[in-house]
Order: sequence, then C-alpha cells, then structure tokens
Amino acid sequence: MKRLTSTQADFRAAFKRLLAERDSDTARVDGPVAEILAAVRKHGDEALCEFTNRFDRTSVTPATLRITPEEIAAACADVSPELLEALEVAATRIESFHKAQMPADMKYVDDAGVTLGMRWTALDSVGLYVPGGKAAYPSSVLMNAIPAHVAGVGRIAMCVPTPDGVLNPLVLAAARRAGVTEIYRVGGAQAVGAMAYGTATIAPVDRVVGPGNAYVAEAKRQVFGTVGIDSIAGPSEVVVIADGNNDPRAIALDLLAQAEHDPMAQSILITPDAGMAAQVEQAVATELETLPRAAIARASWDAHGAIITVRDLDEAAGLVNEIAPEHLELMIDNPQPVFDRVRHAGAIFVGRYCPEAIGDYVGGPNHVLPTSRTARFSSGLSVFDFIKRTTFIEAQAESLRRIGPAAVSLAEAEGLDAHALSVAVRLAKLDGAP
Ligand SMILES: NC(=O)c1ccc[n+]([C@@H]2O[C@H](COP(=O)([O-])OP(=O)(O)OC[C@H]3O[C@@H](n4cnc5c(N)ncnc54)[C@H](O)[C@@H]3O)[C@@H](O)[C@H]2O)c1
Ligand SMILES: N[C@H](CO)Cc1c[nH]c[nH+]1
Ligand SMILES: [Zn+2]
Repeated sequence: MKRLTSTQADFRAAFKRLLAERDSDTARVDGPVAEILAAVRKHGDEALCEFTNRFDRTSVTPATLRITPEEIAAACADVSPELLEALEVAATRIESFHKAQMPADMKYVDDAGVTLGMRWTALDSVGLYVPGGKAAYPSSVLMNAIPAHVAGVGRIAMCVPTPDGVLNPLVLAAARRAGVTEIYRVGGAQAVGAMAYGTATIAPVDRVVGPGNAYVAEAKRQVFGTVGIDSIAGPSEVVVIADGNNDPRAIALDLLAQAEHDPMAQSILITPDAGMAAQVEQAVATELETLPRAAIARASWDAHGAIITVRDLDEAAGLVNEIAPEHLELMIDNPQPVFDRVRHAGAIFVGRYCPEAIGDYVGGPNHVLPTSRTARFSSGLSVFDFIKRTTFIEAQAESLRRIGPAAVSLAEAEGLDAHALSVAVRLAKLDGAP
C-alpha cells in the first residue's frame, strides 16, 4: 500500500506512478489473450474446450459445453428460500431501475417542414459474460441479463466458468429468474472469443457484455469491431473520500470489499484527516487478520492500495477526476459540493449509509462499470447497451425546395456530382422540367 500526501514535494510524480503501475500490470495479458482468441477463431470448439479445461481444471467436451435444462432445474432446487427471496429483492429493484432508463423514440417536424426522428431498436443477439474464477457472481447474472430483457433483445447467450467443474446453483437460479436459458460452462478470453467469432456449438452474437478479470476485459477490447462491447469492466476499483467523522472499520471494510475481488483490484482512500488515514490503515491490517479472502485482498491492497492525505475535499474531488474510478464513495458530512465537482466516475455512492456493496447487489443501477480510468469516456452497463438508434428524415416537395439547394451547393463544392444531381433533378422537376 502506498501512503501519499498532497503536500509532499514529489506528490504529482508519485500519484501518476500509482495509476501507471496498475495500467502496466493489466497490459501484460495482451499477448496471451491474442493467442487464445486466434486459436478459438481458428479451431472453434476444440480450442474452447482445451483452454477451458486447462484454466478451469474441468473436462468439458463440445457435447457438454451447454448446461442442460435438467442441470438448471436441479441446481435451482438446491437454493434455499431465503436466498431466492434475496435474489428476488435484487432482481425487482434492478428491473425497475432499468425499465425507467428506457428512452422514448423521437419525432418532430422542423420549420422547413421536414419530419426528423430517431427510433430505438433492440439488438438481435447478445453474449453475457458472468465471471466465476475466484468467486461466483449471481448478482452479475442479474445485472447483465435484466437490462437485456428490458431492452427486448432477441437471443441472450451466457458464458460462465465452472472452476473444478463446479456449477454454482445461485448463478443458475439467477439466470432462471432473469429468463436466460442458453448457458455455456466456459470462461475467460476463450468464452469472449467464442461469443464473438462463433464456434460449432456457440452461435456468434452481435455484442458481448459483462465484467471479468484482466483476461476477460482485454479479450473484449480485442474483439471489439467484430462485435460490439459495453465497456472495459475489468478488475474492481473504489475510491473512498472520507472525512474525520467516520468509523475507521467501516471505511476499511469498504476498501477491502473491492480488494477481495481480485489481486489486481484497486482501493484508494482519500482523506483530509491525517488521523483518519492512520486509523483506517490500522483497521485494514486488523481486518486482514480474519477476512476469509485475505490472501486476495492483501495482494490487492499491498500492490495497488493507497491512502492519500489531501489539504481539503476540493483537492480530493480533483484527484478523483484524474483517477476516474469505477466506484466513488462520499463518506463526508456534506457530500453535495464534491458530488457536483466529480465528472469522471462509473458510479457514486452518496452518504455514510450507502456503502458500495449496496450497489453491487440491491441498489438498482448496474454494477457492471468501467474500470482502468475508462470512466473518462464510458459508462456502466445499461439498457442503452442493448438497443441502438436509427435516425430518419422524411421530406415532401415543399421541404425539398427549401433545403435542397444548399445540399446541391455543398455537393458541388465537394466535387461529388452524382450527389448534386440526385437533388438537382428533383428540384428541376418541381420547377416543371420534363
Ligand atoms: N468492473 C466490473 O463491473 C466488475 C463487476 C464484477 C466483477 N468484476 C471483476 O471480475 C473479476 C472476476 O475475476 P475472476 O478471476 O473471479 O473470474 P473471471 O470469470 O473473470 O475469470 C476467470 C477466467 O480467467 C481465465 N484465466 C485465469 N487465469 C488465466 C491465465 N493465466 N491465462 C489465461 N486465462 C486465465 C480463465 O479462463 C478463467 O475461466 C474480478 O477482477 C472482479 O473484480 C468487475
Ligand atoms: N464490486 C463489483 C463491481 O466491481 C460487483 C460485485 C458483484 N458482487 C460483488 N461485487
Ligand atoms: Zn463488489
């Protein structure tokens, strides 16, 4: 873990290093991912099964890649009523938020009498990636699948790794709740490649979405263009801005909640209170003594964690905009001014009673969010990832008379004569030409 103080002489360099070191850690998987994708593209199911069996210690064959309806039913029967109820609370809240997100079509007549508009249509097919290497993510099934359903996507395929051949029953129960039935037991870059390029067993999709580790995130980046993707939703991140009025243990647990996802996760505390900085550091060390996933959390905290002491909350907000974190927690007395200043963050959690874990499960907005500073230019998963826009223009004779001549002039200026003539012949006809 790095301790930084904004007043230290080399602060800018140290801060830049903190971000750059993790970026370069992520970049080291480029080569292996390219090789996996090329093999899946060339050898299809054969490569898909080979990589899956190697990385997940399984023995899948093309015939067993798809999880059967009987396996889904058996797994769901294993889930306790309490867990099904919790799943239902989460699903209902996620569904209502994403329904509210659906945009309306647009259509109006402008002052030249031209009808202009924009129509939304759902994608034909999408592939959902549900992570499952170091933890199982039933919540990510809901976060991926519910917006796809709300948007009206035709075909929804889902890939999830089954390490050591173990199927997580709650993952399948979440899939059933979200109406997903086409599920494959594959993960990692090979799963992304299979959904993008297609294999004999897995038909290709139009867009691959969902979170995952560095291999999954890099694979999505590399298949972009062949298919659409949502965003680079890689190893988790949180920045917590905390003042001196916090329970240090609660803040430490918020930091560790991201760190326990992945050794490549990143948790950063920014505080204007040096006393709080020291107390949280101590509380993290204490929690790591008993946390069941301490090995992962400690690896993340040691390599990528940071505590930054700043002069004031305004300075904290400026640093957040540079980090553009996946998650931002505002654990401060008066969050509004900082909330207003922050422009780059995947999701913001406002107030001491809203830890990020609420958003992971039951808040309602999506927990699939941009990482590695990509929140500067991209957003979390939403219904917008499952629909696309088509614009339309409708012009009658009078409207063409009004706006056509400008088009002819511009086409002539570009030297594109067919363009100019296609408008000009119609204008001439309106003026009585034969
Ligand atoms: N940004 C988000 O919105 C968000 C949401 C949820 C989870 N996450 C992240 O998802 C990730 C889940 O990671 P995970 O590992 O538990 O599951 P995962 O499913 O993402 O990755 C597991 C797969 O990684 C591949 N893999 C592992 N080691 C490999 C190697 N050496 N070479 C090639 N491939 C290899 C394997 O194919 C394996 O099936 C975490 O990083 C977590 O932080 C992010
Ligand atoms: N924090 C993760 C997003 O980075 C999502 C998640 C799912 N389950 C628990 N957490
Ligand atoms: Zn989480």
